[in-house]
Amino acid sequence: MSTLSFHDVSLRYPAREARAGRPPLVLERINLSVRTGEFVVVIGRSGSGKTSLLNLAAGFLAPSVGRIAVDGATIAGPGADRAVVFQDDALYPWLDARDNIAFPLKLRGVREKDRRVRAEELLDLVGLADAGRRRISELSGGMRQRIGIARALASDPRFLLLDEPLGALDALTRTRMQVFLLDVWSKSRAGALLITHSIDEALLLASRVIVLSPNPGRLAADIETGFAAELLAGASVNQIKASPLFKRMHDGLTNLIHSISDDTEAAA
Ligand SMILES: Nc1ncnc2c1ncn2[C@@H]1O[C@H](COP(=O)(O)OP(=O)(O)OP(=O)(O)O)[C@@H](O)[C@H]1O
Repeated sequence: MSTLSFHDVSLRYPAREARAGRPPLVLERINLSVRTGEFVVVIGRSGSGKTSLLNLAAGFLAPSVGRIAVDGATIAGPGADRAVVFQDDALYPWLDARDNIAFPLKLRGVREKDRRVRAEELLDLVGLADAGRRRISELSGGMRQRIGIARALASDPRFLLLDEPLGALDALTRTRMQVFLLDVWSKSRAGALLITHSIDEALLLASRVIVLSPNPGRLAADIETGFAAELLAGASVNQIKASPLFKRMHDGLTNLIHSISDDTEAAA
């Protein structure tokens, strides 16, 4: 088992201009860990620092205070142990679907034949076994996101970092992709850290839901949920959403997110 952990992490972005004064604190004293086999979803109001948190975990940003570690070793930047999937699929349009998936393996010097075999396996896993030779422009948004997720899995990362990966999809495709994502993740045995604006999505996918309060971003709640396990066991999204417990937790999270005021509002 591996653990990705935040230890007392605070973040201020550097001031753009020397005379602009001290920039605001974006995240304050975040202590959080994600274990392999766990699906952690971060939710919070716009501007509460969700994407900043994910970019710290990816190593795209460095904390101003504190440290981020994998199995106790402080991360110094991005690494193959943490793969990122963005809302915009960020695929390479000049490569076909299979070569997009194989690309991270090429960077790591994996032999052509082995890359092809692994890419075919992943195409199969994401239900696109016949689409390997198709150009990215010929694929639907949902298919492109499947390819993006397959590409992230290509190097067997210990952690999948997902920044609103389903945010650009229409409602029906999004629901289908939530079930798909959960299924693919459960087979990967990676740890997942997913950012979303959708309370439904958080409750359906998470083993734990983290709520961030805004200005500065702090951990306001860390809630264990079991709906994802029900989905994986074969329950339908509609059945789960119709359950009284789901509705209660949905209402509770909605109220919590609306009730936490930020320091700026409190001072106004
Ligand atoms: N590169 C940057 N430089 C300076 N400030 C930034 C930068 N990126 C984000 N911020 C600020 O940090 C705060 C948190 O932004 P972030 O994008 O992490 O929040 P978020 O919760 O993901 O928002 P949203 O839900 O709207 O995507 C905001 O006040 C934002 O203006």
